[in-house]
Amino acid sequence: MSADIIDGKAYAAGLRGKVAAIVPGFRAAAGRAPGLAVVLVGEDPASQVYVRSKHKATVEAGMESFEHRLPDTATQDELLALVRRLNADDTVDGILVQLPLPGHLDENEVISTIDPDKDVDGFHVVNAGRLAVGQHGYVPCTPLGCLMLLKDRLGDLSGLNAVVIGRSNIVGKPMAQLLLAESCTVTIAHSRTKDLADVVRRADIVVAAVGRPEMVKGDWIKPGATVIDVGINRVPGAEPGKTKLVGDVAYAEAAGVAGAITPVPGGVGPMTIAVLLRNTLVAAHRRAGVPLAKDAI
Ligand SMILES: Nc1nc(=O)c2c([nH]1)NC[C@@H]1CN(c3ccc(C(=O)N[C@@H](CCC(=O)O)C(=O)O)cc3)C=[N+]21
Repeated sequence: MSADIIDGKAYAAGLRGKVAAIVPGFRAAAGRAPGLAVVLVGEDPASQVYVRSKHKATVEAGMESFEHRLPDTATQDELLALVRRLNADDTVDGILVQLPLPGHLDENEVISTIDPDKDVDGFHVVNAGRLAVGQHGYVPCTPLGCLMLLKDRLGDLSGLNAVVIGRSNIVGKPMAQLLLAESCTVTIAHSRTKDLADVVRRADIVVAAVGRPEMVKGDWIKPGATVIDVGINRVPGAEPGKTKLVGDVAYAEAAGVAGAITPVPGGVGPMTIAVLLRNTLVAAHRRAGVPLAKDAI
């Protein structure tokens, strides 16, 4: 093992601390706390865990957390009515509808109904468009968290070869946009990419976001490269009946070659929630007309 371990958990704790330090000034200026509304439809156990940790982190940062739970029998109209109510509620700065939704609900229509200026997930097409053309908006939390870790590690990214594996709207595409905006030479690879190993071997930066356990092998990694592993895959553990989390990168192999690598867990995952708080804080300032210094957060 030669790679430095990028401690996303520690970086995320620092970011949450920065958010918490800015909240009192906002409260004083606006006369209220920043507010995040989280909507959970159904009883999916993994989603319940995520929603609980978002709630805890929001409250710990001094912000208001509004939780809305709908049964998995909820109709599209009921969900849209709730989103519209949250759009109209001035105490709500950010709205997050936990995905995936139960199969009978139309995610696209739900996301399109969220006010883009409250879309702290950055999933609305207006925010995807703003990112693509370089306007201020909201950037999806996971890729923005990855970019923060990369800039913290490498400083200026300009001219570096970056390969993003995965083309989802939530991670791959916005990650590529962010790296392009940092003047990287960006390749988006995916399940149909030919000679993926050779493509990855040219990369100074590898962001793996495909959702396949340990798919990226150690001998694909250019020596000294920075590897960001977005994958969170639950696989059978050493003991029968137990499970463990692994990323999309074969960690032990890659850590022998890379310059730096994020672990799973404790890498990108904790950044997602910290950036959600950061986006909510930014939304609160913009909506209330309270200035926030550009480099404050
Ligand atoms: N509208 C919406 N926005 C989201 O941002 C969103 C979502 N829906 N649906 C589900 C995914 C997943 N997600 C994670 C958040 C934190 C960790 C996290 O903190 N992971 C820890 C612990 C993992 C564990 O122990 O289970 C880690 O990687 O170290 C992971 C995954 C946000 N998501």
